[in-house]
Amino acid sequence: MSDPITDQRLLYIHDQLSDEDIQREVDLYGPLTDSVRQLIAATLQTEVGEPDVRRAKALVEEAAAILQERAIPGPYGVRWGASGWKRGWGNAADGVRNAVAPPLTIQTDPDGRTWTDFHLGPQYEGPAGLTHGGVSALILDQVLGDCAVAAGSPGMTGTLTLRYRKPTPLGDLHAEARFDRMDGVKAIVKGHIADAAGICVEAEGIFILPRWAREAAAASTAG
Ligand SMILES: CCCCCCCC(=O)SCCNC(=O)CCNC(=O)[C@H](O)C(C)(C)COP(=O)(O)OP(=O)(O)OC[C@H]1O[C@@H](n2cnc3c(N)ncnc32)[C@H](O)[C@@H]1OP(=O)(O)O
Repeated sequence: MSDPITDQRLLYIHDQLSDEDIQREVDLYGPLTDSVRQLIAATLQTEVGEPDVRRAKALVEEAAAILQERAIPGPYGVRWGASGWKRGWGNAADGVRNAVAPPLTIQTDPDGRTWTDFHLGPQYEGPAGLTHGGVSALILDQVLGDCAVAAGSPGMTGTLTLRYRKPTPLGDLHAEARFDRMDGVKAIVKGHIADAAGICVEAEGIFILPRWAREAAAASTAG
């Protein structure tokens, strides 16, 4: 029987790709992902006639068949190149090769504030015309998680607590996070999503490096 922790560890891959090769992949797959993102919005918004819908469907299936001719069998995982360039390209919030990702470009200021300005299109709708609450959670999970990484305390999300203060529109939004404190092995991070008029969703996250990773880190320090 497969063990989820072993499965997860196998998906952290050091493939030693050079920066030049990684940049070539960014330049190749980034625009493909953007095109698929446009396709997702167009699929939702189109009002063309039935023949055009059927023609578009056939073209999409042809494109999928081309891409599937040679493909990895499962998740992308997290990969590192020779220089340490990290590629979490399957990540649902900011993966370079994931058209489901809004995408987010997350930045960290020298004072540790982690933030992103981003745009949510119609495919992220929950209540009519508004952002789906689960999408807000996805974004805050990522921004708070990256903030924990920037603070030197990376971890899996143990608990994410949200307070939806006012409806979050679609369109241009801002999210940010600040490291709050350590509580033993738990990193506590706080943040929010805001529109131009102010805070829509507040969040507090508890990030914990899994026990197996803590033990591996302790063993490598001791060794
Ligand atoms: C680049 C990174 C950005 C990442 C952004 C995206 C992040 C994600 O989406 S991660 C995916 C969602 N999260 C998960 O799937 C996590 C699933 N859970 C787990 O893997 C584990 O339960 C994990 C890692 C949270 C804790 O496991 P483990 O390290 O074995 O915990 P354990 O040693 O028992 O407990 C350590 C401490 O944490 C506390 N704790 C354990 N679980 C939780 C929890 N879920 N919430 C809060 N505290 C917890 C314990 O009480 C203990 O506290 P104390 O030291 O004060 O006694």
